[in-house]
Amino acid sequence: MRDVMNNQPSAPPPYQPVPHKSKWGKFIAGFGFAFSGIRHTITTQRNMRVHILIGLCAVLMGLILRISALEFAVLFVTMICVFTAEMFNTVFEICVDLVSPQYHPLAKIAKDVAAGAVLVSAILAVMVGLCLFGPPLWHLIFHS
Ligand SMILES: Nc1ncnc2c1ncn2[C@@H]1O[C@H](COP(=O)(O)OP(=O)(O)OP(=O)(O)O)[C@@H](O)[C@H]1O
Repeated sequence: MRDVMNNQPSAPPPYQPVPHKSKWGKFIAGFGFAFSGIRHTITTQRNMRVHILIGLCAVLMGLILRISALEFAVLFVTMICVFTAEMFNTVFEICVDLVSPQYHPLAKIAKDVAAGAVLVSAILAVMVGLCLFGPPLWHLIFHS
Protein backbone atom coordinates (compact mmCIF):
# COMPACT_ATOMS: atom_id res chain seq x y z
CA MET A 1 0.00 0.00 0.00
CA ARG A 2 1.51 3.37 -1.02
CA ASP A 3 0.84 6.99 -0.14
CA VAL A 4 -0.33 8.30 -3.55
CA MET A 5 0.85 11.91 -2.97
CA ASN A 6 4.41 11.09 -1.91
CA ASN A 7 4.78 7.62 -3.47
CA GLN A 8 5.88 6.36 -0.01
CA PRO A 9 4.74 3.13 1.64
CA SER A 10 1.76 4.12 3.83
CA ALA A 11 0.90 2.59 7.20
CA PRO A 12 -1.49 -0.38 7.04
CA PRO A 13 -4.99 0.33 8.34
CA PRO A 14 -5.55 -0.35 12.06
CA TYR A 15 -6.71 -3.85 12.98
CA GLN A 16 -10.48 -4.18 13.15
CA PRO A 17 -11.74 -7.28 14.99
CA VAL A 18 -14.25 -9.26 12.93
CA PRO A 19 -17.73 -8.65 14.41
CA HIS A 20 -19.56 -11.84 15.43
CA LYS A 21 -23.30 -12.12 15.81
CA SER A 22 -23.31 -14.15 19.01
CA LYS A 23 -21.02 -15.35 21.80
CA TRP A 24 -21.11 -18.83 20.27
CA GLY A 25 -20.15 -17.40 16.87
CA LYS A 26 -17.13 -15.77 18.50
CA PHE A 27 -16.28 -18.98 20.36
CA ILE A 28 -16.45 -21.09 17.18
CA ALA A 29 -14.52 -18.49 15.17
CA GLY A 30 -11.76 -18.76 17.81
CA PHE A 31 -11.27 -22.42 16.86
CA GLY A 32 -11.01 -21.39 13.21
CA PHE A 33 -8.28 -18.87 14.03
CA ALA A 34 -6.43 -21.44 16.16
CA PHE A 35 -6.56 -24.09 13.40
CA SER A 36 -5.42 -21.49 10.90
CA GLY A 37 -2.39 -20.82 13.16
CA ILE A 38 -1.61 -24.55 13.34
CA ARG A 39 -1.97 -24.87 9.55
CA HIS A 40 0.31 -21.88 9.02
CA THR A 41 3.03 -23.42 11.21
CA ILE A 42 2.80 -26.78 9.43
CA THR A 43 2.83 -25.31 5.93
CA THR A 44 5.59 -22.75 6.51
CA GLN A 45 7.92 -24.48 8.99
CA ARG A 46 9.83 -27.51 7.71
CA ASN A 47 10.99 -28.27 11.27
CA MET A 48 7.37 -28.59 12.37
CA ARG A 49 6.73 -31.18 9.66
CA VAL A 50 9.85 -33.07 10.79
CA HIS A 51 8.64 -32.99 14.44
CA ILE A 52 5.23 -34.34 13.39
CA LEU A 53 6.80 -37.12 11.31
CA ILE A 54 9.10 -38.15 14.17
CA GLY A 55 6.14 -38.00 16.59
CA LEU A 56 4.07 -40.28 14.36
CA CYS A 57 7.00 -42.72 14.10
CA ALA A 58 7.30 -42.69 17.90
CA VAL A 59 3.58 -43.44 18.32
CA LEU A 60 3.87 -46.31 15.80
CA MET A 61 6.89 -47.67 17.65
CA GLY A 62 4.95 -47.42 20.92
CA LEU A 63 2.17 -49.50 19.39
CA ILE A 64 4.62 -52.10 18.05
CA LEU A 65 6.50 -52.33 21.36
CA ARG A 66 3.20 -52.28 23.30
CA ILE A 67 4.21 -49.56 25.77
CA SER A 68 1.76 -48.87 28.61
CA ALA A 69 -0.97 -46.21 28.71
CA LEU A 70 1.12 -44.15 31.13
CA GLU A 71 4.12 -44.36 28.80
CA PHE A 72 1.90 -43.20 25.91
CA ALA A 73 0.79 -40.28 28.08
CA VAL A 74 4.44 -39.31 28.66
CA LEU A 75 5.08 -39.63 24.92
CA PHE A 76 2.10 -37.38 24.03
CA VAL A 77 3.11 -34.73 26.60
CA THR A 78 6.64 -34.72 25.19
CA MET A 79 5.39 -34.43 21.61
CA ILE A 80 3.12 -31.52 22.52
CA CYS A 81 6.06 -29.80 24.29
CA VAL A 82 8.09 -29.94 21.07
CA PHE A 83 5.16 -28.82 18.86
CA THR A 84 4.38 -25.93 21.22
CA ALA A 85 8.01 -24.83 21.35
CA GLU A 86 8.13 -24.82 17.53
CA MET A 87 4.90 -22.82 17.34
CA PHE A 88 6.17 -20.20 19.81
CA ASN A 89 9.44 -20.09 17.87
CA THR A 90 7.38 -19.27 14.78
CA VAL A 91 5.52 -16.57 16.72
CA PHE A 92 8.81 -15.00 17.82
CA GLU A 93 10.24 -15.12 14.30
CA ILE A 94 7.16 -13.38 12.91
CA CYS A 95 7.06 -10.75 15.69
CA VAL A 96 10.77 -10.03 15.34
CA ASP A 97 10.48 -9.72 11.54
CA LEU A 98 7.51 -7.38 12.04
CA VAL A 99 9.24 -5.15 14.58
CA SER A 100 12.81 -5.36 13.30
CA PRO A 101 13.09 -6.27 9.61
CA GLN A 102 16.62 -4.82 9.65
CA TYR A 103 19.52 -6.45 11.47
CA HIS A 104 19.45 -5.74 15.21
CA PRO A 105 21.47 -7.49 17.94
CA LEU A 106 18.37 -7.80 20.14
CA ALA A 107 16.42 -9.33 17.26
CA LYS A 108 19.22 -11.86 16.88
CA ILE A 109 19.13 -12.72 20.59
CA ALA A 110 15.32 -13.08 20.57
CA LYS A 111 15.38 -15.44 17.57
CA ASP A 112 18.36 -17.42 18.89
CA VAL A 113 16.74 -17.92 22.31
CA ALA A 114 13.48 -19.03 20.69
CA ALA A 115 15.41 -21.49 18.51
CA GLY A 116 17.26 -22.65 21.63
CA ALA A 117 13.94 -23.41 23.32
CA VAL A 118 13.03 -25.73 20.43
CA LEU A 119 16.40 -27.45 20.71
CA VAL A 120 15.98 -27.95 24.47
CA SER A 121 12.54 -29.50 23.92
CA ALA A 122 13.91 -31.74 21.15
CA ILE A 123 16.70 -32.94 23.48
CA LEU A 124 14.05 -33.71 26.10
CA ALA A 125 12.14 -35.70 23.47
CA VAL A 126 15.24 -37.75 22.61
CA MET A 127 15.84 -38.53 26.30
CA VAL A 128 12.19 -39.52 26.82
CA GLY A 129 12.38 -41.68 23.68
CA LEU A 130 15.48 -43.45 25.01
CA CYS A 131 13.78 -44.11 28.36
CA LEU A 132 10.56 -45.38 26.76
CA PHE A 133 11.91 -47.41 23.86
CA GLY A 134 15.43 -48.31 25.02
CA PRO A 135 14.53 -51.12 27.47
CA PRO A 136 11.90 -52.87 25.27
CA LEU A 137 14.12 -52.56 22.18
CA TRP A 138 17.06 -53.95 24.12
CA HIS A 139 14.91 -56.87 25.26
CA LEU A 140 13.62 -57.46 21.73
CA ILE A 141 17.07 -57.43 20.14
CA PHE A 142 19.11 -59.33 22.72
CA HIS A 143 16.61 -61.61 24.45
CA SER A 144 14.40 -62.88 21.63
N1 LIG B 1 16.46 -9.03 12.23
C1 LIG B 1 17.53 -9.77 12.60
N2 LIG B 1 18.54 -9.21 13.26
C2 LIG B 1 19.61 -9.94 13.66
N3 LIG B 1 19.76 -11.27 13.44
C3 LIG B 1 18.77 -11.91 12.80
C4 LIG B 1 17.61 -11.20 12.33
N4 LIG B 1 16.80 -12.10 11.71
C5 LIG B 1 17.43 -13.28 11.81
N5 LIG B 1 18.59 -13.19 12.45
C6 LIG B 1 19.57 -14.27 12.73
O1 LIG B 1 19.40 -15.28 11.75
C7 LIG B 1 18.99 -16.51 12.38
C8 LIG B 1 18.01 -17.21 11.47
O2 LIG B 1 16.87 -16.37 11.35
P1 LIG B 1 15.60 -16.81 10.52
O3 LIG B 1 14.54 -15.81 10.67
O4 LIG B 1 16.04 -17.14 9.12
O5 LIG B 1 15.22 -18.08 11.35
P2 LIG B 1 15.21 -19.59 10.89
O6 LIG B 1 15.41 -20.37 12.13
O7 LIG B 1 16.13 -19.83 9.75
O8 LIG B 1 13.73 -19.60 10.42
P3 LIG B 1 12.94 -20.72 9.65
O9 LIG B 1 12.50 -21.65 10.75
O10 LIG B 1 11.84 -19.93 9.05
O11 LIG B 1 13.89 -21.34 8.65
C9 LIG B 1 18.41 -16.10 13.73
O12 LIG B 1 18.51 -17.15 14.69
C10 LIG B 1 19.28 -14.92 14.10
O13 LIG B 1 20.53 -15.35 14.64
